[in-house]
Amino acid sequence: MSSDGHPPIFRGGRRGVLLALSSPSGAGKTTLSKRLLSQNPDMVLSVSTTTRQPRPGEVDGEDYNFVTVEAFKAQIEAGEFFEWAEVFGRYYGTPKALVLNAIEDGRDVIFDIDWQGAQALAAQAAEDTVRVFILPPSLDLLEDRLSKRGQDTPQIIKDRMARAKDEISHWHEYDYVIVNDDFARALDKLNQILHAERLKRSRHPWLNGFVDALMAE
Ligand SMILES: Nc1ncnc2c1ncn2[C@@H]1O[C@H](COP(=O)(O)OP(=O)(O)OP(=O)(O)O)[C@@H](O)[C@H]1O
Ligand SMILES: Nc1nc2c(ncn2[C@@H]2O[C@H](COP(=O)(O)O)[C@@H](O)[C@H]2O)c(=O)[nH]1
Repeated sequence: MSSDGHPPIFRGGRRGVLLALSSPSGAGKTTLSKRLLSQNPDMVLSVSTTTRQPRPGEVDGEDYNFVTVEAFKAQIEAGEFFEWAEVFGRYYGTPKALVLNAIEDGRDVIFDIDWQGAQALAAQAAEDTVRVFILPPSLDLLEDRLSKRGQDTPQIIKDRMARAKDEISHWHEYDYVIVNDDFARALDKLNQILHAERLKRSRHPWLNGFVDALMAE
């Protein structure tokens, strides 16, 4: 630790942004995350581990680490998750190593996690975490998006719609809320949040020494 209490080295000279996106299923956080990542190549995705089945086109290790319930429980026992939760009857967890390395290296990370995961992240990495909640324009449009995505059975869509209001009820725990009506506008707002958060004074511990030197002139 340096004298100002911060770890001494951050990549790029600043603390990273841990950007947690939550929403009811189908509001668009995965699509927004992927586009934000493509526009910000220095940012990385926290690839979660899950016991749910892959959807068509999902790649193991890229979209999720797909594991059995036994393997997931073994990872819980081994303390390998930063946080984990049961969502829609399946297990989902954030691997610990990526989060700890990101904090150490000052790297920006995006998390696609539910309200439980966002709460855990904010509790354990309060200084670095920024929480963004994505709202659909209406529940009818939410269901329409889940149907048009064409990757879930009618029963799964029904179950997810039944949980939508429960997830939405946590909206006020978030730092920012974006209504994902027009996709380009929602993406622009997400970019603005990321760029403003990168500039926050608290993410630039080098300023302490810089200002000390200015004052000593
Ligand atoms: N602004 C938008 N207008 C219309 N369709 C959208 C918009 N944003 C996303 N979509 C579409 O809605 C569907 C659901 O989006 P996405 O998979 O990103 O949701 P999600 O919040 O990640 O859902 P889940 O939690 O189930 O993974 C996708 O087919 C996506 O292309
Ligand atoms: N608490 C966590 N929630 C997670 C994690 N990874 C994903 N999720 C959330 O689960 C639901 C369902 O996701 P889906 O891909 O099956 O549609 C969604 O709300 C995700 O945000 C995690 O590691 N921890």
